[in-house]
Amino acid sequence: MNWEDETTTAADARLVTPSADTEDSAVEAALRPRTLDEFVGQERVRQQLDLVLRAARQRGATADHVLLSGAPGLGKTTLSMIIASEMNAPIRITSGPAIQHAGDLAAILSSLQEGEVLFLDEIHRMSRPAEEMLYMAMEDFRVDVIVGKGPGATAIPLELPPFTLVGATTRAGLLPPPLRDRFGFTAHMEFYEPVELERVIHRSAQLLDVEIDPDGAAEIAGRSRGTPRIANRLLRRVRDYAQVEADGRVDREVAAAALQVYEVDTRGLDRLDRAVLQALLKLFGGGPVGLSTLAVAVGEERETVEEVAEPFLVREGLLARTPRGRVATPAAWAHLGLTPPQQAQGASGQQGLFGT
Ligand SMILES: Nc1ncnc2c1ncn2[C@@H]1O[C@H](COP(=O)(O)OP(=O)(O)OP(=O)(O)O)[C@@H](O)[C@H]1O
Repeated sequence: MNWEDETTTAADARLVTPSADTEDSAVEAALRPRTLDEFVGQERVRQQLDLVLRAARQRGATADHVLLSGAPGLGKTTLSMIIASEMNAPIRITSGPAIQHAGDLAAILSSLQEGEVLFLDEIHRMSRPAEEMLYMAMEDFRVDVIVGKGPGATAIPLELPPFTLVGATTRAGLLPPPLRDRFGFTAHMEFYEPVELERVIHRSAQLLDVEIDPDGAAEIAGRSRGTPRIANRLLRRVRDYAQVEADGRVDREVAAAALQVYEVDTRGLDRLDRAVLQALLKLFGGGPVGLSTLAVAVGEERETVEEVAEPFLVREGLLARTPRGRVATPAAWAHLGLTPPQQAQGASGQQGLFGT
């Protein structure tokens, strides 16, 4: 764990944040699917990966390098572990930010065993020199270790055993093309459908020894923002409620009551998301309104509104970012049970009314 992991921000403290918190890290190991068959959803990725791995096994070769891209909590770490276990290979886990110098990477690479899987999370955040060292390691299984400094420095080539790099990134577009091109297989992971999350929830409930009926699982799945990590986290909170306030069993009523206590609504919006929408609708008639003005209205930092609340609101089609500012969609009015005011429908008279 690095320092970055230990820093808890207001955004991380949310129940619906897709990044892992300390409790997640402790519980997730127990909930991770161990084989491709157990891995729920992502049908195409699973099918393609299955072919890649089976072919490599048949040839008795090390699997090609794999790039996994997708939002946090969709199962990239889980898939990397599955790749290792399907290849019957050990796995080493590190991350881009942990590799500050090329030497850090050289130390890891030179200690890999033949066939080992190296999982490099947040690969887009690696330093430039390390990235360049990785090009050669991926392609030729070789690194040049620089000994000495200045004009007397010499590069000593070091042979590496064949290994499989599994890179994970939330931003595939940020990877330099030479790095992207060196992956034999790239998988883009999508958000999960509610029915898939229901399967994740049933599976986790069984492992956690929680009794849950299909309606209870559906209620949690609908509020999980398409993300297994959030589904598992909400399940744990619902379990607490069921244990303390009910008879331990989770049905639709118990799940809904529990998630109301935690302020996660039927679409998975939490207090911050709703505060942003409410300000946009009630104070600014649905917009357009500038981001800074909106942030002041909800008493949050501009960055918090932009990076924490907005992406999900935009994805859900509740808010649009326009050159003139933030605008609520008809779905936002409907979700909060409000009627758009007359003048909001004529729009043009309101242009530029609220600052940027
Ligand atoms: N397809 C899936 N089926 C069942 N459980 C899943 C699936 N994908 C993810 N999970 C569960 O969700 C949790 C988070 O998954 P994981 O740590 O692999 O996500 P990630 O994409 O690596 O996230 P990050 O980018 O934050 O590292 C794990 O506990 C795992 O059990």
